Amino acid sequence: MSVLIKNGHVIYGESFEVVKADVLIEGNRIVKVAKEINEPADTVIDAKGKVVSPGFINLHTHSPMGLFRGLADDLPLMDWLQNHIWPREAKLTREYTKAGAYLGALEMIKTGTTTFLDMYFFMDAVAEVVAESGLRGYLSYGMIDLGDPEKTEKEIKEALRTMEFIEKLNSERVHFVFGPHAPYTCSIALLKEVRKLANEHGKLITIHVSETMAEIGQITERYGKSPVVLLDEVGFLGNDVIIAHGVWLDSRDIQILARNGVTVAHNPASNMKLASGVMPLQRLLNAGVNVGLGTDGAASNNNLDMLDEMKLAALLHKVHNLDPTVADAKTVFRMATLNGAKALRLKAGVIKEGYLADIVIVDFNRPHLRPINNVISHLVYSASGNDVETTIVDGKILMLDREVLTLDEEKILDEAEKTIEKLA
Ligand SMILES: CSC[C@H]1O[C@@H](n2cnc3c(O)ncnc32)[C@H](O)[C@@H]1O
Ligand SMILES: [Zn+2]
Repeated sequence: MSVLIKNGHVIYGESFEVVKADVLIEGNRIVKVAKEINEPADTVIDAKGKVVSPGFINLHTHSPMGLFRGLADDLPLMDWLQNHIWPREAKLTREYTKAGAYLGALEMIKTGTTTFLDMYFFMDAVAEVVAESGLRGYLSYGMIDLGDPEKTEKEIKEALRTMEFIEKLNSERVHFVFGPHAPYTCSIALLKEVRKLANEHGKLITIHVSETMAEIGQITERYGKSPVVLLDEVGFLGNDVIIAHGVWLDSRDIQILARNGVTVAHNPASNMKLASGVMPLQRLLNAGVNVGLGTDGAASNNNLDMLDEMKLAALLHKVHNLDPTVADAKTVFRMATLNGAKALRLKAGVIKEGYLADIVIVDFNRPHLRPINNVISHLVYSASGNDVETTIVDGKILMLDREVLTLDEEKILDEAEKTIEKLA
């Protein structure tokens, strides 16, 4: 199958230079970007007045959590988790989680996310949704053992079962990732086993680290060191590790992350909403740490819109540093695209010949996006996910002119309502 996108403002290459060009997709790859392409294609899309952008890579989320959107707002993390979210999650079944995953997938397609890194329960069900939706998903079963050796064994077993399930799907778009939840919910034994298994199976690892001051207090009290020092000392860190949050990092932690080639997934909306703190973006980037962007779950955000997230990231770091030059639009755009791809070892996040055809078309024929003085600026500061018109993943059109082609939108919205009624 081939797709030809004509007449768009194309954000081209690693430098994100904007050029008026056509883009030809064959199979799952971008094969040509040129001023004018007149080759025949199965589908031709006219992108006049529109922007052709790399799809967004959500580097940290819990896709089914949209079910809990708005049910527990305005709380700090530990209270939110322990008293509101975990009791609800204890009632989740595979069926309910799948309904949440459909809702998350639909929201992501409609707001221009093409790839996401997920951590949740019933990830075999989430994997089925990803396969059906056409999205690219990196899926981790979230392991929590709370220091109980019996639970450690059970959690590892479930992770391996999920891995086997995902491998049997045999999809280039659906990947398994190891996901120990956090240093405060996982034993050292579990973390060491995860490291060993990730090496054995060649899988990535994702984990929440240094999100709140309360976590730093807990880990320092338990182990006498920071979460990052702890993870380093047990041999957990490596360039296959993506830590979510990394809000409370001192200079030593940052050096350790840089030395180990760890990626940090920044979640500004969640960090602001739960009042967790401000991630030291400038210091991480200056140290050479790869920083991507995530939304976290929709119960702490409260959406999965990566365009919103870019704006929040840019504004947060400007006001925090009292310096408007910090987190400029291109830096934030790179975090939401190329940096995420690098972390996932994916040839994506860029529109260029040979790259995966994960592309979104954003309709700039709207007053808040005119005149087209600066495409990247408009995407970061003026646009929202609702402006995304077409979403293409792996060369396949998942949404065309805002109509989602792979999922039944009405049914998903209906099922989400029914599921939360059953859960109440
Ligand atoms: C064990 S599956 C994932 C687990 O993580 C919970 N969660 C959602 N958001 C956060 C966050 O910001 N910090 C820590 N944990 C979070 C989610 O509710 C699941 O229980
Ligand atoms: Zn999270």
